[in-house]
Amino acid sequence: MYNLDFKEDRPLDLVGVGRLCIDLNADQFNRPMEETKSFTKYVGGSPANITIGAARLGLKPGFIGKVSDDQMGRFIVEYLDGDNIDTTNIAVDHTGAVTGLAFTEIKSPEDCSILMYRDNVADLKLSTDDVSEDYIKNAKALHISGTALAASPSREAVFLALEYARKHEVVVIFDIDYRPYTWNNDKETATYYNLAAEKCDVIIGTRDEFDMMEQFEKEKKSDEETASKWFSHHAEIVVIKHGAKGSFAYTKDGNSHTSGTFKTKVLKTFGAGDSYASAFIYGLFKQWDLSKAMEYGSASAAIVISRHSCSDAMPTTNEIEDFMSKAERQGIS
Ligand SMILES: Nc1ncnc2c1ncn2[C@@H]1O[C@H](COP(=O)(O)OP(=O)(O)O)[C@@H](O)[C@H]1O
Ligand SMILES: O=C(O)C[C@@H](O)[C@H](O)C(=O)COP(=O)(O)O
Repeated sequence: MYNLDFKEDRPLDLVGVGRLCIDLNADQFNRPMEETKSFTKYVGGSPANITIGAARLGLKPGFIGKVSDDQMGRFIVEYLDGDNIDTTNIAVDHTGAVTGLAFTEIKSPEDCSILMYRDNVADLKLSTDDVSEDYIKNAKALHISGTALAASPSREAVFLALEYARKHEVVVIFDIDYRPYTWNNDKETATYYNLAAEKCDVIIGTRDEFDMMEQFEKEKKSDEETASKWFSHHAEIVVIKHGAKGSFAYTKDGNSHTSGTFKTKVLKTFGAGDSYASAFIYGLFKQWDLSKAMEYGSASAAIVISRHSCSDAMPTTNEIEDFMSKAERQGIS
């Protein structure tokens, strides 16, 4: 098992920190974006998606972020309000910054990519002035997206949130969420990722994302070696996702767990990680065995990649359990 001490008397379950953006998903898919004529607008941003997913599963989330002072910013806040997410700590930028856009290209179910417009985005204008110690100490857990470390002042805001979380014994969940378009160079990226990951209780990422973080090591690490490295810091749980092959999770007590996937009609592959994370985190709050939490995450991911959006598509517990009762399981491969 694992040792995560969620303080049950706190009103907020999971507070997300980082990117609040817009996904513009191609309406005409199975073709290159050059041939796309229209897009559908959804709330996006990995931490936003995970927070929305947690709300859909019945957790009480909050968010620390910054939005643009325009229709897109208002659309995002209103959407989160509609999902009963506490938005009192979402600041509004007044410097003219804009909302990040993620244009998604669906060439085929297996060949999807994201074109991100991230110049002068409001989410990276989040500053230490926007991070409330009182807000964080009223949370059971903080969920941080690595991309929020990509530039100042957001970077410093994240490290302050981490300090407050450690001070008030808030469980910290770190989703590596590496997006190359946002960083200057690999060494800078790994430096900041390591400084943050060393303070976190749960670290979730793909194999490639851990390899990026561990690039200063003498040689590439196995999943077990990666887990051991992060247990030597603050981690209690390390989850390593391997796409359609499944996922592996390790706990500090030396146990490991694997999860296969569920057969699904894949429309697009992005959204898998965010939906997996939100349902997995839900399982942690329920104090489930890791294998069950991973299976829940895998089911949520299978549902979301069969749908057009990420945020809108985040399922409820009823949807996940109905899906699990009917879907074909695929072992770890
Ligand atoms: N093609 C697929 N079919 C079914 N499940 C999938 C598929 N791709 C990913 N998943 C599920 O989603 C999880 C996260 O996907 P992954 O691609 O590893 O993360 P990310 O989206 O962050 O890159 C996987 O561990 C798996 O459970
Ligand atoms: O995180 C972003 O800015 C883009 C997301 O909103 C988008 O839905 C996406 O890429 C989801 O990615 P994944 O769940 O990590 O596959």
